[in-house]
Amino acid sequence: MCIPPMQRAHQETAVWFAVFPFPRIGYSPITLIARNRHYAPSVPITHSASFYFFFSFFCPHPQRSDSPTLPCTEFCPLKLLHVDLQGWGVRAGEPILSGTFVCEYVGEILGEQEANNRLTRYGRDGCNYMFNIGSQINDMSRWIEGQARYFIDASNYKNVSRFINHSCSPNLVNLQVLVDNMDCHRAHIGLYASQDISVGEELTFDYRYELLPGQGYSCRLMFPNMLECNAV
Ligand SMILES: C[S@@+](CC[C@H](N)C(=O)[O-])C[C@H]1O[C@@H](n2cnc3c(N)ncnc32)[C@H](O)[C@@H]1O
Repeated sequence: MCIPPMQRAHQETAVWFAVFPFPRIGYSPITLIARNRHYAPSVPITHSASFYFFFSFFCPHPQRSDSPTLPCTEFCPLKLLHVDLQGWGVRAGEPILSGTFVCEYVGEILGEQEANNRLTRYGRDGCNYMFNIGSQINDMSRWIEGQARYFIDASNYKNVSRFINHSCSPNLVNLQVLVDNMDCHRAHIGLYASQDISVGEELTFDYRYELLPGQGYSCRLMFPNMLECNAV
């Protein structure tokens, strides 16, 4: 069973996601559209301005009264910034309390084969936006043995979550949240604050749970072959 079993409180509850320009910096306005239940800008982000991302997420309610309730927030202001060596990164636009829902990792859901094909195409050592659910077993210790893996590829989605960098001492933790049904293969990935986060602090989560020795991400260092991700 995925943790914790959740369902959307009200199917009709619209997800509201808007972007406001950071004052004093030139920007191209971004409008956001719903695409496959995911929310993405209708135009690529091609500029280097900073933005505040304000968004809300449907608040998942426990399916049973004995299920744990995940905390959830109405608006979580985030700021997209260019971080030295790591390309884009996300900072807190205001203090975020431990346990607060921050954002969902949104993208296309892929099986292992398609994910591998794409990773080969993107270049495994370069910048990519692939979230490997099966590799998150340390956090999601209830991952079922033998359960088919799936991946979330955020390459074609401009949701702010894909700009969150990796750290070995992260301030976010990712949880599987079941929303529309009880199929673990359709779990949403919610990123939650694992500690109190101050304004301006960079948000990070740990990408590297299931790595072979010698593979994976450095904690804060540039990868040898890292290509800066273009936010397009
Ligand atoms: C999900 S994206 C994160 C946003 C990315 N920085 C960008 O500019 O779009 C993942 C990619 O960011 C880079 N990255 C993330 N965390 C990093 C770190 N701690 N050190 C170096 N590069 C990192 C890597 O290129 C990685 O493939």
